Amino acid sequence: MYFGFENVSISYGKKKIVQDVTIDFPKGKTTTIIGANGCGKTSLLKTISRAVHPETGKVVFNNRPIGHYKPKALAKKIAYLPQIHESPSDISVRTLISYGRYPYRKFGKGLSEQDHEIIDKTICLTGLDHLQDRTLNNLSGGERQRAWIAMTICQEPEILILDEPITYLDIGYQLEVMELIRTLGAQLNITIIMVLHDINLAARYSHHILSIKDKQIYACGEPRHVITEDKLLDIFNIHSQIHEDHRNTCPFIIPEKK
Ligand SMILES: Nc1ncnc2c1ncn2[C@@H]1O[C@H](COP(=O)(O)OP(=O)(O)OP(=O)(O)O)[C@@H](O)[C@H]1O
Repeated sequence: MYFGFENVSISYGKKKIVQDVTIDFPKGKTTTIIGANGCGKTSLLKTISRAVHPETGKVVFNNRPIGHYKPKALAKKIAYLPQIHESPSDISVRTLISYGRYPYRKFGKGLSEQDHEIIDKTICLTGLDHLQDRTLNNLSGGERQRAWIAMTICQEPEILILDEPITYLDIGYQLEVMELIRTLGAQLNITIIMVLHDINLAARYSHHILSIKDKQIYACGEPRHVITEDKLLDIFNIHSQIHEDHRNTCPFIIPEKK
């Protein structure tokens, strides 16, 4: 297995959240996890950052359980941006991005010349040149999210985990952040796994969609395989029309009623 879950079950106390989830995420592709509120999407992602420990099963990277890797070695491979991320808001964009170099820093040493080069490259790649000296609290939500994503890119990960990266953003910034994620994924050949609530953006920006229902994987595959009237009825209990977005060659939905 390249990267994924092997028979992962998660419980909080006696409450079972997911049971026996197995998936090998396709390398170099973007997979979006969808499902109703509370179905366990964030809990699954948290097993990757080890904030949640599976009751049974394991998260696997390159055929080894992630628990077998040293934290810094793993952080060079997998970057994780949680849903809620707080930092001292008086730091600059550049400083935030430099935190991505943490796994590469030697004990007691500052940033190396190579670290600075990678920070510069990341700033350029994520279009943050003009904002790099601004403090985070002076940025709009969309600009701030761009800075956080840049921090994860500065980690030079093979795998990027994003939990609801566009929540609280207006439609313009949602598109901007989704475009950034797509460009970074393609240019850097990163395997991206994210959670989104917007089905249309998920269909448009993902190679694969994974849906969770009743504690298990309900459907997984290309967007047009998962985004169907029957499946959306099962997953979200909604009736919907499905149309073809010819320009973006993906399905799009018009929700009708619950
Ligand atoms: N630390 C915790 N202790 C107990 N229960 C928890 C804990 N974290 C999450 N839960 C519960 O587990 C269930 C799954 O939560 P989770 O956040 O993984 O769902 P989700 O699919 O990401 O939801 P949403 O779409 O609303 O963000 C919910 O019922 C939630 O209340």
